[in-house]
Amino acid sequence: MKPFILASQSPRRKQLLEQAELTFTIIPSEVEEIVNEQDSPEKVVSSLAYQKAQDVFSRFPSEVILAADTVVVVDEKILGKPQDKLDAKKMLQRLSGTEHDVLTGVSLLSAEKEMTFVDKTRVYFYSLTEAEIDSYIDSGEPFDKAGAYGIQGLGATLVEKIHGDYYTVVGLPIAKVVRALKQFHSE
Ligand SMILES: Cc1cn([C@H]2C[C@H](O)[C@@H](COP(=O)(O)OP(=O)(O)OP(=O)(O)O)O2)c(=O)[nH]c1=O
Repeated sequence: MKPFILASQSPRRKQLLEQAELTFTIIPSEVEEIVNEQDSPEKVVSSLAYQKAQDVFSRFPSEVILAADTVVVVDEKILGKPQDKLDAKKMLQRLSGTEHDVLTGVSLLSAEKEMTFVDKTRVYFYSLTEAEIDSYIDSGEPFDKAGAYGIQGLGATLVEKIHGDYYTVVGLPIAKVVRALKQFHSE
């Protein structure tokens, strides 16, 4: 498959694309992520993925660019990355004992065409005690992750079950991405 640019600094996205044996280089986007509070969560993640792709595309207009964005949605409220310990605690308290959606938007962009889609996975959390939340925050894991947890790390111990693609929670629905790339290159 034709090489592309991954417009992301996320080590998880890099690792998943390597696992799929794809050829790519990494040039992270530098956009300040602009969110319109009135938009639906689907619109927000697709627009953020598109903004990131567009930013790198403007610097490399002859390349194919892949970008993504992940958010957690609970009771229609979007949770991004926590700002600090208190913010992480509020997010984890909100997720404790209930279910939420993780949405990942993916954007593919080239001079010829563009393709953007959103994938959604439902995640069910166990009820967490305050001590569990505090010790999870002390692990440092929540801070670069939407919703203040990482299902692929220690955060695995907080999750009772999921419905949907595990990789969408980690930040890139890899099977759908591979299929989208094939379609993108064939049309
Ligand atoms: C819910 C959840 C999120 N995450 C991560 C995926 C994303 O990397 C991150 C959400 O932030 P994003 O803004 O989607 O991505 P990023 O800032 O890491 O990278 P870039 O903008 O350069 O592409 O949260 C996990 O790793 N595990 C999880 O279980």
